[in-house]
Amino acid sequence: MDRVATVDTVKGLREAVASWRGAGERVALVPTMGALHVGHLSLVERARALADRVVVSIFVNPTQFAPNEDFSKYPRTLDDDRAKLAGLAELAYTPLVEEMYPPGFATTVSLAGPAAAGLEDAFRPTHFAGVATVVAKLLLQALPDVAVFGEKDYQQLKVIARMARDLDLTAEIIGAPTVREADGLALSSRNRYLSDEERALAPTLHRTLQDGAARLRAGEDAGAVVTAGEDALAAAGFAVDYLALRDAETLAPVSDLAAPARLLVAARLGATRLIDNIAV
Ligand SMILES: Nc1ncnc2c1ncn2[C@@H]1O[C@H](COP(=O)(O)OP(=O)(O)OP(=O)(O)O)[C@@H](O)[C@H]1O
Ligand SMILES: CC(C)(CO)[C@@H](O)C(=O)[O-]
Ligand code: BAL
Repeated sequence: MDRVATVDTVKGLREAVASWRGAGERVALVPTMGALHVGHLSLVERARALADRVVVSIFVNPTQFAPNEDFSKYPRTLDDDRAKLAGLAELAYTPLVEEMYPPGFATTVSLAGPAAAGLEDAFRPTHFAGVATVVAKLLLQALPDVAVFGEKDYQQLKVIARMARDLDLTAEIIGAPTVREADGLALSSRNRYLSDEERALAPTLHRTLQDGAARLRAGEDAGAVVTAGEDALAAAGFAVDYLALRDAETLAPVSDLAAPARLLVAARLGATRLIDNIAV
């Protein structure tokens, strides 16, 4: 089976990108942690439409996982991933941890402001510093014209867009829509952790968001909608971390639809934590 060409050093990545740039070509980067699914491939397709050359990074970034999280059991399927990318991307960038974080590494991007406050940050307080640091490094290593991220990780997308503006990173940050299973469950590498019983319950997450968005659009009070959604999720067997209405751009808390808003959720089914969101 064909495999996408792969480099695992900053030097190799820079050489490939420099040769494309020298030929006047536009370059797109799609950062991932691997275990690629159709959601990731939709980002690659979007990147393909925006650039001549597409680089997909595959790196399970240790600094965005807390010690109690699933870093060691996170799926690693590099050979499969390289096969999936054959013919879709020009290059996979697969650095080892020592390439990204050599001995003595001591710099972290720290975040302030509404995009990084609350929601995921309340439950994973070290997460976005790890994400922002590794994404800043990837953007500086590859120097792409555009970088594509999924709306499934909506807060992550907004944190990265803010960081890129604040640090004058030159890549344009593009968000792409969430790809779902037929029953509405957002594709995620972590769905494979679900038991059959949990998998059958999981689409309730998206249905609750759809129902909440419909009620909000119908003029129902945001507090009542959130409480009803939390109750519906708890009744279906979820432990809810948050269900919250936020400004779609800044992610500041809102209680009405005066400006475009986003309803975001994180909830656990057994040991698996799922996130999702919907435009309101
Ligand atoms: N269902 C999806 N539709 C569109 N983009 C997605 C989807 N799932 C993930 N992405 C995007 O793919 C990129 C890489 O994400 P990542 O490798 O973490 O995959 P994941 O499936 O979200 O895994 P997990 O959340 O379990 O870590 C991110 O920009 C993420 O938002
Ligand atoms: C953006 C990212 C690749 C950074 O490690 C990761 O958080 C992800 O897969 O969403
Ligand atoms: N998809 C975001 C990466 C993470 O959960 O660590």
